[in-house]
Amino acid sequence: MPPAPPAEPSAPPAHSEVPSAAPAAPAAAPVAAPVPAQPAVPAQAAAPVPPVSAPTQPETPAREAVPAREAVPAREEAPAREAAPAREAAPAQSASPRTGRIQVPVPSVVRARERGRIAEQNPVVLRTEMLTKTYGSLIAANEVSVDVHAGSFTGIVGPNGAGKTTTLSMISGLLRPTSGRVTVSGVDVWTDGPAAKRLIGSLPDRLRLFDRLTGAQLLYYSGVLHGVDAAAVAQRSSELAVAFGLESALGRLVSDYSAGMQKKIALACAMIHAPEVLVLDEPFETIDPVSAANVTEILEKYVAGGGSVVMSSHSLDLIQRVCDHVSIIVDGSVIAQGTVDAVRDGLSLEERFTKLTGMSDTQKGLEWLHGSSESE
Ligand SMILES: Nc1ncnc2c1ncn2[C@@H]1O[C@H](COP(=O)(O)OP(=O)(O)OP(=O)(O)O)[C@@H](O)[C@H]1O
Repeated sequence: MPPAPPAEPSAPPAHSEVPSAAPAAPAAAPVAAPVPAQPAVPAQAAAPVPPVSAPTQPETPAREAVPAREAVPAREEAPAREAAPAREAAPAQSASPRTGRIQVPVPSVVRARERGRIAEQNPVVLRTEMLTKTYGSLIAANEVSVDVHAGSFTGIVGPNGAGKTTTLSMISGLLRPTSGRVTVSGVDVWTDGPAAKRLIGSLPDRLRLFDRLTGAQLLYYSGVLHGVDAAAVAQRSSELAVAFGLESALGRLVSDYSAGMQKKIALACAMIHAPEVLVLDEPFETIDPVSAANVTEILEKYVAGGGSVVMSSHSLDLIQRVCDHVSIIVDGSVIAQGTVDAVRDGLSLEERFTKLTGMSDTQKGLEWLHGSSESE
């Protein structure tokens, strides 16, 4: 049995360091480069945050409406970090003399825009390269390439069935890709799973918790199975319980938790080993508004401390407010990505999403259901 939680919990956990060993892969893709670009375009032309679509072509249909994707730097060309030596020179990080790990100088509360700009100077901690998953003839994820920097908060959005869960599951090591590669701090998720999973905290879709355990037990096993010693697990469990408002529920069976409480305990379990990257599939689904604000604050502190969050959500307002980077996936392919400001290009993210996906047309029809005489 896990030890009882300490009586005096303190502040929520903060991820204060990222590994200095996070290497930049040789063929680093610029964060704002969503698709393979035309080789004729120089790397610097669009760096660092090119618009995702040309503002001069607002009327073009969704898929065709992303010509600027082709105007952004190619993967084969100079990586953004190399194309911007000033960034390299900036004293963005300093190594801790105690741990040798990089201290990321991101303030605890910053606007997402500022955070995104700062984060792009940090090492890439999560990289997917041409990540693909097929089911027979169905391409659920199609050559998805995403770079996530330390200290950044990235949203993955897309219509139902777009491939968000498929992509996040492959990143988390839960779903084997058909092809492509995922690395976390240089560790290949699919060739060195155990090492990678110590660096990743995962909140999967369709929670399948060991719900005959109490919340305290679930946290305990999540911690020790990730290699955290029991004393630290007890301390962290206590702090996480306070942070998520679950103190009084820790002794109860998880099966008796509400859906929102289950989501919160699962999120706490994903964080207990202080991972480098949190991969969260719809973390705010079923969570009440007050708790959502609380969870947002916890995640922002985690990111401010150098951790990275990749999360899917259907709430474009939330993504615009909280995230500094966003990738829009449609039919398995990334059709736009970059900083939130670059992607939305002067529109709200929801307006941009609607334009890019052409989803505004889906309301046509159903007049028979609305009682309209137009269909008669
Ligand atoms: N095990 C499976 N077998 C066959 N097809 C699958 C399987 N899992 C997912 N798919 C298909 O892959 C596509 C992408 O599914 P995915 O769950 O990744 O979408 P999503 O973007 O997360 O959708 P939602 O927003 O509805 O959660 C869908 O067409 C889905 O039907």
